[in-house]
Amino acid sequence: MECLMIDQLESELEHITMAAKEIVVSSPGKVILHGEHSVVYGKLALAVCINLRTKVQIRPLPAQPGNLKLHFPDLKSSYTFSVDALTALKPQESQRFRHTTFSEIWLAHSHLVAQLKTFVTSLYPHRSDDQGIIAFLFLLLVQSRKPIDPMEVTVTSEIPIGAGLGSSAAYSVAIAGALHRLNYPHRKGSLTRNSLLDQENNNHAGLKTLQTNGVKKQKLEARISLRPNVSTPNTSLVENFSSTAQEEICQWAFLAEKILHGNPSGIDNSVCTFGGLLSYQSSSGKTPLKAPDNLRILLINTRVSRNTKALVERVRSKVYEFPKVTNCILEAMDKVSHHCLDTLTQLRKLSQVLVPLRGLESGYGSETSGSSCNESSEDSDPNNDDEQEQLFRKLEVLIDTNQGLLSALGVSHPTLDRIQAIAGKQNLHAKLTGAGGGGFAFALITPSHTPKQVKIVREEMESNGFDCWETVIGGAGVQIHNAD
Ligand SMILES: Nc1ncnc2c1ncn2[C@@H]1O[C@H](COP(=O)(O)OP(=O)(O)O)[C@@H](O)[C@H]1O
Ligand SMILES: C[C@@](O)(CCOP(=O)(O)O)CC(=O)O
Repeated sequence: MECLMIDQLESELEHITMAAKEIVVSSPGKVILHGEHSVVYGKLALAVCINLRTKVQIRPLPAQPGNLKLHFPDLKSSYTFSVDALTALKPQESQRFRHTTFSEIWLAHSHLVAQLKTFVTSLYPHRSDDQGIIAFLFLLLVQSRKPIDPMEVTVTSEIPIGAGLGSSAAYSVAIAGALHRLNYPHRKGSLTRNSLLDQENNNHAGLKTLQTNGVKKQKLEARISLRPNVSTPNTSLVENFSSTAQEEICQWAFLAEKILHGNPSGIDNSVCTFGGLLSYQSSSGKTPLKAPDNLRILLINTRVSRNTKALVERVRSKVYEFPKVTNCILEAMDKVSHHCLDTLTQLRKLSQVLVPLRGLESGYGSETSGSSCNESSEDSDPNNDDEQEQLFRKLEVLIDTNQGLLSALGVSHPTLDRIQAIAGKQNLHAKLTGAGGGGFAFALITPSHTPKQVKIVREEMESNGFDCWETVIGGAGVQIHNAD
């Protein structure tokens, strides 16, 4: 009882002091290395976040006329709702939500989804297929511990939408994070100073305009920088949420993903919240992992748009119709993920023994160089190199195997087969990532691939109409940008 009163007082105090403060929260996209689809059936999956992010900005608006405005420039859509109309839909008992589980919250309030659809469609009859707005309003009404204030919300993203890089999870996590900040402005996390130059050096990335599904976006294009990784005055302060807050955001984002997808496994919102590399299984949740230093991938965009929900449904129908056949496929996918996990763990141990960054020092990316990434290190142990090469070979076999299994499940696409063939000509191995049916593939770059091979693959992908660039994997999950 006393606890509840303190909570209420704290909430009111926060409400007063948060006035006129802008909130900016971002979340990364992701690549599923192995386990897409099978993870929906309880199998192990591995995912890593990438350096493309979705940003949510919340700005307070004047109390009159009391509107909530939402802008989704990537979707070319905007909404305006009266705060009073939304408040009328807000569940009364929201004060007690913190004390129940998230599945209870979902059970108690899933009917609100239908109410919100009716509400939004009555004002915007041509937007009935936009689940993103419903997910936002659901979180706003259910997550919030206090009255809804007039505000303007803008969502922008570097992640191609509907292509398998987790734009929906990044959206869900970023809105859940921004609303969490709005609810608990005084719960401080840890501050980090992100040096822009450091980021650039770490990322080896530059910005390039990318056209996806008719929407112009910025993509990070691989390029090499041999500048030393030094701190510069060109810095930005970011705040990481506390681990308790991260857990809460992940769960709220899962509910948003339910609205967007119907039956998400939980891997996407987990990796977009916590960042880095993780393994995930619905029975045990996430396990953070350390990525080997030399894990590098090329991202390839088929530019074929597809719908995650429809693909998950397609697999479900197949599983229902041919349970014995599909169980074997799902089981094999589980084994692929386990093998990949073991191999990455061994590579991680080995990469700490091997000379760090020698791949970069060898001039990777200096496009004329035809030397192997291994050649620069004169003092390396040939036994370690052999072991490393064998481990990378295993990763390649697992990629080919899983691409075959995903194809057998019916979620590949002719463009994905072409991508696999183009990569294969230079001995690179590629598979689809995410729900498939088009979207993105990734190809593994190993230390034995020469810069020239990678360059040829990139050029051939581009000349076939596929966007292709090396991405940076790992890094931060959900973050607050206007920390002070
Ligand atoms: N930048 C954004 N702005 C608004 N909504 C977004 C944005 N990014 C993602 N979404 C939401 O996520 C949906 C895409 O989900 P999905 O088809 O699963 O693609 P993905 O594979 O990229 O996650 C969009 O239709 C939209 O509702
Ligand atoms: C197919 C699936 O395994 C991943 C979907 O990823 P994406 O929405 O295509 O980025 C579904 C899920 O895990 O919920």
